[in-house]
Amino acid sequence: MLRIPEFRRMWIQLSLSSLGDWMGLLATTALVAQLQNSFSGQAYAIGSLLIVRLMPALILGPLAGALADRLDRRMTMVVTDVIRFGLFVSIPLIGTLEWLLIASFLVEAVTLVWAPAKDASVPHLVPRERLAAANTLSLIMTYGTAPLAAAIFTLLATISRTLGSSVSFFRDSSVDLALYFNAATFLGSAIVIWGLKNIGRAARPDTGPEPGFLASITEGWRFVGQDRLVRGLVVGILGGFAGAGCVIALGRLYVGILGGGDSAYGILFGAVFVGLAGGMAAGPKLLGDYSRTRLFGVCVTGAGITLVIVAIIPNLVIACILVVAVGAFAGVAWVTGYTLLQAEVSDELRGRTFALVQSLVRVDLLLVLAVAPALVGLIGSHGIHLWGDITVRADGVTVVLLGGGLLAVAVGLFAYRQMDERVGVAVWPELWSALRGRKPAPTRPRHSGLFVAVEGAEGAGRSTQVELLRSWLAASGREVVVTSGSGATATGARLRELLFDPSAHLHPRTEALLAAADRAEHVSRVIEPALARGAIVITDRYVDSWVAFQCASRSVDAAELAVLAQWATQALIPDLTVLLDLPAELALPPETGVTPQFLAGEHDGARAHADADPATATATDAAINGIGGKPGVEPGRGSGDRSGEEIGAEVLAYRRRVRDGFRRLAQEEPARYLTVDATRPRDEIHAEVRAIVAGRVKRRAAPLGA
Ligand SMILES: Nc1ncnc2c1ncn2[C@@H]1O[C@H](COP(=O)(O)OP(=O)(O)OP(=O)(O)O)[C@@H](O)[C@H]1O
Ligand SMILES: Cc1cn([C@H]2C[C@H](O)[C@@H](COP(=O)(O)O)O2)c(=O)[nH]c1=O
Repeated sequence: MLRIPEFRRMWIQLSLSSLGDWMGLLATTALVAQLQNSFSGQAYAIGSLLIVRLMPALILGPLAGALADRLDRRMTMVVTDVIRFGLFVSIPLIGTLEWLLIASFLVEAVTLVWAPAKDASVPHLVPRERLAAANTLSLIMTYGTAPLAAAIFTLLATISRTLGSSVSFFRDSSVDLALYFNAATFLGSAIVIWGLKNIGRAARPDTGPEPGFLASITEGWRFVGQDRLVRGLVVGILGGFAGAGCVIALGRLYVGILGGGDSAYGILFGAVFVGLAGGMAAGPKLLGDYSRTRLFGVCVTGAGITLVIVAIIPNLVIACILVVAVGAFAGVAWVTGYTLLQAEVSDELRGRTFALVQSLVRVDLLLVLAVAPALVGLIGSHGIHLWGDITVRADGVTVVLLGGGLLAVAVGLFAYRQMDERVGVAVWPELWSALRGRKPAPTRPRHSGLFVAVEGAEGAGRSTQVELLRSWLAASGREVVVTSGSGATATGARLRELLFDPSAHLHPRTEALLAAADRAEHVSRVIEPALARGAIVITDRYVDSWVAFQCASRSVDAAELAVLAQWATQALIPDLTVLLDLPAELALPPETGVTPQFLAGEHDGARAHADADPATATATDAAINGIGGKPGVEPGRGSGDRSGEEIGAEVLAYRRRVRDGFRRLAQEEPARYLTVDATRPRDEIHAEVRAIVAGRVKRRAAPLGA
């Protein structure tokens, strides 16, 4: 990463600024104590300083973000660094508590403008695919400079103590030296940034006049509230920080409950940071190309679950080990979330988004740090006696930590659901193969459309449900595209002709490849463009039919076909697959004129034919041998001199396998499927489908009017 000269400069600048920030925190806290004589006066002054440092984020955060998006980012960083240099120099020169508080407020306010300008600039300096690595390095320096700052501060204090007795300049000057050192880091940072020529003003698309300042603030808020990915990220980040805040606020009390003292507290605290650093440094590398949107939700949830265990575990050693895991999950989530914000938020909105996130995080932390100990006090210390010697802890610390963990689990799951772009792809197998270094299927670009597939055997009522759904959706004013799973494009139609030509005698692999080509055309020429326009796409059959039919003929392996299908469709999976499930005895081909309705009489919904006569199916299936062919080589074709009954039994068995195939696919991914009993009345089925589709439309795009 550091071989990219522009990023190297930025990284140096960031390291200097972070070092300066930590030094500033240490030095101002020490100075504020020096400026007061009494113990309580020192305590109040330190408290005021911390409040003063947090205040700007609460009041000015959104303004700062809008500024960062409107001004030249390089100049913003240079000017804010120079201002911070001046402010830090002025603190020891003026030397009063009042000025220290005012200057601290101003430094924080200026930092608020600097930070989103910096965060929004990184994507201009490194290629998108290396953003995660860049952020890992930056975050490691941001936190890694803390111990360095502490070491320098201690060194300066030692120098001033040693030389203070002989050289008057050094008397009581450790804080002053630290503040000057701090000021110098900002000046250095300004010089480094000055040399970065690739950063300018945020790029705004040519969509009319730029909104006013206030309008641009609300534009940022609206974006965070409305964009599913960013909303999920922000909620996840806040939940993660709430959990972390609980650990920080209650760590010492927790250790005490488990019989530990200050040194155990030190170990516990260190364990969080070891995990955090490890997670940030190794997590993204270890997980290779695993979906970042998924990784974020998985890690926030993982941190929450581990925190829940930490809350109830009665052993300090195990707790310390688990806390490393909490930190690691949090570290991966933090780098991932940060990178996603940089990569997925457009340049024009990035500064405001980062500023809003930073403000919200501070409010979140402030609330948790204030509320968590108060809650602990309110709950008090109890134990619930179960039986014998067994007593369960029910003290405030356990309850609040448990609550923090559960909250993190809830927001992690929420974030996962909001952000997941790979609905339908199982989580654990994909995570497992990423850990083994396998490349996942490509992640699809986000779209605001909705993709619905209707699957089922012949005569199951697919066309009927597709049409009912189409007319209902079209009435809401949305663009609806109805298509068919095979032969929907010009090339697809030719392929289908070949596929359905019994005289072609296709090898099963050839058949699979031709079917894959048909699906590739369909996805890239029809479905994807429609989804990109925001349309609702309804397809009568999709990949499931192909898999179910071809596997039922036992000509190919289902897992191999699934890999081919995923490649051909570039892993485009429907948001919803409606499976019209019809007993094999009733799944009869329309070519014969023997439809389920024929069997059922005129009555809608009277399809359930437990007593359906397999002999009818046998005759029907025998009848269709020779009527067009079907891929999958339906049994019976070329049956030689087998009896009609034998052929019928085979056909029925084949259709049962088709039905089982569909049902198996649905069972594997229950969240994506709506399996409907297709023997029910069509309007009842439609109402059920409509209710689910309405929910999906709401989650994906503008709500339906009807
Ligand atoms: N729920 C239902 N109850 C009774 N009859 C139905 C129901 N749904 C559809 N039908 C009727 O069943 C017949 C087949 O329905 P439809 O054409 O919708 O099925 P399909 O699955 O699209 O068939 P194909 O496999 O031939 O494309 C039609 O005559 C239709 O009117
Ligand atoms: C798509 C597809 C279909 N079949 C079978 C299923 C039916 O028996 C016929 C006609 O299908 P249609 O698409 O509903 O017209 O073909 C198949 O065996 N393999 C497939 O991929």
